[in-house]
This record gives sequence, structure tokens and C-alpha cells, in this order.
Amino acid sequence: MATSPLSVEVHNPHGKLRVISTKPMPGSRWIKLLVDAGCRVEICTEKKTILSVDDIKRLIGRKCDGVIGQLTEDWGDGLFSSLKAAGGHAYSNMAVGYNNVNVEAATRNGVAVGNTPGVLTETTAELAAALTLAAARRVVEADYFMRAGKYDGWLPTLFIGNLLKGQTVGIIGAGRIGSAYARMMVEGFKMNVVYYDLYQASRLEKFVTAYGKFLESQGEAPVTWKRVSTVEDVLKLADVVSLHPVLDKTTYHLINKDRLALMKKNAILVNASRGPIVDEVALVHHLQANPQFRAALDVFEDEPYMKPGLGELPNAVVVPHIASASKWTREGMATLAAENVLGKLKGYPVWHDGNYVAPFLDEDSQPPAACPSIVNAKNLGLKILAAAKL
Ligand SMILES: NC(=O)C1=CN([C@@H]2O[C@H](COP(=O)(O)OP(=O)(O)OC[C@H]3O[C@@H](n4cnc5c(N)ncnc54)[C@H](O)[C@@H]3O)[C@@H](O)[C@H]2O)C=CC1
Ligand SMILES: O=C(O)C(=O)CO
Repeated sequence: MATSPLSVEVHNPHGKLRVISTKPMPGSRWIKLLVDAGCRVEICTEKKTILSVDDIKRLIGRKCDGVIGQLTEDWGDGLFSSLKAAGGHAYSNMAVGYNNVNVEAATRNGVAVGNTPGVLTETTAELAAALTLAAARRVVEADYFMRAGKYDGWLPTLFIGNLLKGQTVGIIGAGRIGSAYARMMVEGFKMNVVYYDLYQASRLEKFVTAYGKFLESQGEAPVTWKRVSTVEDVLKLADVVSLHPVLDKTTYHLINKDRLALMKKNAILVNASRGPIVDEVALVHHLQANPQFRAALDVFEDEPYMKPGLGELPNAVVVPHIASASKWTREGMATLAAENVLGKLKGYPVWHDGNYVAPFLDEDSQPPAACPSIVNAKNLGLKILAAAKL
């Protein structure tokens, strides 16, 4: 059966390098950068939220140099071998997380894989903070109550929630986003920090120590930090636990039935990392059995679906994977993704520091002649810029 072509919007039809974006992305700088460098840019405008592997193969066609794709797509050997066969060697996720990408398959096919670190750190941490407050103070439940016309006057017992000040926030995965979130909770709500990560979060530790001293100098109680050696320790100690690790084999179902049972009965669990880090069925049971326990989720195990029962629970706050959805961040993600693809097609080296991408985002100057972040740079033998030479 013949299939009709997917709808696309074309920029610079006579450009020599063909770059595809599987989705329209915010802003226009990313398109301009590619067009100015001689690319023909094709943006898939098909009205279908998640494109299948076959859809993307059809987009790639017989000649394609690079692709910008999305975290909802399954980038495995099938797509990377199609891209290679079409002459392509550059792919970038428009996301920092790349658990949807089989990096080994990309490397085998000679395709560089980009991601978009740094530009979404604060935006994502802010949503995690918003979820924390919504859960602690029962904002969504109260909003529903109000709109349902149930409010008939102030009561001493109406929607009692949790005070954050002086409580302990637990971070699992204290990388860029986890540390930024921890700082927000420390500065904003004077919470103490307990964290678990494979690596020491030295900058976070120094910040909390210095902030604690500042508070003391103001005659206030200091804040403290503690690095613990097991996930269990965080779960036992914290009043709020926020998850920010990468999703891989070591973090799949990191939060399960047994670990939920270790948490305080009135704790709050926040997840703005990846859904499968939590065993969502176990979480639903835990929320049902413990009405004082609350969860606030931006991500879900079987996105876009929720496990049965979750949507009916008043002690769960659920939002549709919007943690990075600020205008500045989403435009920046699109720009970084385009710069990854363009940099690889131009033969540029790879930037030295995924935590420092500001020069690529400055609209008033030409971006550096580098790929901002290529995760398989070493395995592909790509040149990596030395910080000192910048
Ligand atoms: N909900 C959303 O819209 C967004 C979700 N994310 C997710 O957040 C993740 C983290 O992003 P960044 O902070 O930028 O990455 P990052 O690489 O700076 O931080 C991840 C941290 O996880 C730690 N980690 C790895 N394995 C671990 C384990 N087994 N146990 C504990 N910690 C472990 C790492 O050591 C690292 O410190 C992304 O990979 C992505 O999946 C990121 C942006 C937006
Ligand atoms: O960047 C990511 O990993 C996201 O989940 C969306 O911003």
C-alpha cells in the first residue's frame, strides 16, 4: 500500500546539506543558523505527536545529512543505519536526557549524538520546586475545591499541608538540575540537604556551608548538608525527596515498593527526571495506602499514559512533562540541537564543557565554531576543544 509523504515545511530549498527536524521547535534562531550555513532545513509538520521509526525513516529518505529529533522517538540501530545509508553523520536530541538514543548503535554507524545540557537546568529545577510547593500546600486539590463551588468559608482545618522551612530535602542525583533545585530549596525555604549521587557535589556542599554561615551571621538557624552513601539513607531522612538522576540500568525503578516503605508517612516525592525511575504501580499503591504521603510528577513510566488509579488520587500532582518549558529554555534547546548538527556537518571540534553553553546562546554574537555537546565524541575520535585554548 502506497503511503503519502509526511508534511514538511522547507527553508532554503536549494541548500546543499539536508537537515531534518522531526518537530517544529520554538524560536527562529536555530533555523537561521542552519540556513545561513547553507543547509536546506525540513521541519516535519505532520499532525502526529509521536513519530514512529517508519515515519522518521520516510523523512530521512535517500539523502539526509543530519537530523534533530525528540526524546519521544526511538533512536536505535534502525534509524541510525538509515541515516548512515542516506549519507548522514549528525544527530541531536532536543533534550539533555538521551535515554531514547542507543548511543552504541549511533557510534557503530558513525553518527555523532548531541544533547542540550545547561540551558534547561534552572527552568527544570524551578518546575521541581513548583511541584514541591504544589504538593506540600495541596494547591491543586484546593484549586479543584474552589472551582467546584465547595468553599463556604475559612476553617481552621481546611487543606492543612506541610511547612518546608527547616525540613530536610533529599536529592537523588545531585548533578546540574538536582543541585540547582537543592539550592532553590535551601535559599527559598531554609531546608537542610541530604543527597545521594555517585559523585561528590562539591559546589553544592560549599554553597550550603556558606549560606548556613550567612544565616548564622543574621542570627538565624544555619542550613546543613549531608552526603549519604545509599538511596535508603536519603529516603529515611528526608521530608521531601526529589529525583534528578539520568535514566539508565542503574536507576530503572530506583524507587520501588520496598524503598517507598522507608519514606516518612507524610513525605513528598517529586519526579522531574524520567518516569521509569519510579515503579509507578508501586507508587499508586503507596499513595492509596498512605493518604498523607504526596507525589508530584512531571514524568511517567509509560508516557504519555499514567498507570491506572494515579489520575484519581488527590495526593498526586501530575503535569505533562513540562519541566523545561520556558520560552528561553526551549528556544535555547532548539539552538543547541541545531548547533550540534551544524558543527558536526562543518567538521568543527566539540566544546569542552556541557555546563557552560552560554556562548552558544548569545543572540548578539556568532556562536563558537564548535559542537556544544556530543555524547559519543570520544568513541568517535572527535576532536575536543581544550578549555585553555578558548
Ligand atoms: N522533566 C524534564 O523535562 C527534564 C528532565 N530531565 C532529566 O534530568 C536528568 C538530569 O539532567 P542533568 O542534571 O542536566 O544531568 P547531570 O548529568 O548533570 O546529572 C545527573 C546526575 O545523576 C547522577 N547519577 C547517575 N547515576 C546515578 C545513580 N545510579 N544514582 C544516583 N545518581 C546517579 C550523576 O552522577 C549526575 O550527577 C536528565 O538526564 C533527564 O533525564 C532533564 C531536563 C528536563
Ligand atoms: O531535556 C530533557 O531531558 C527533557 O526531558 C525535556 O526537556
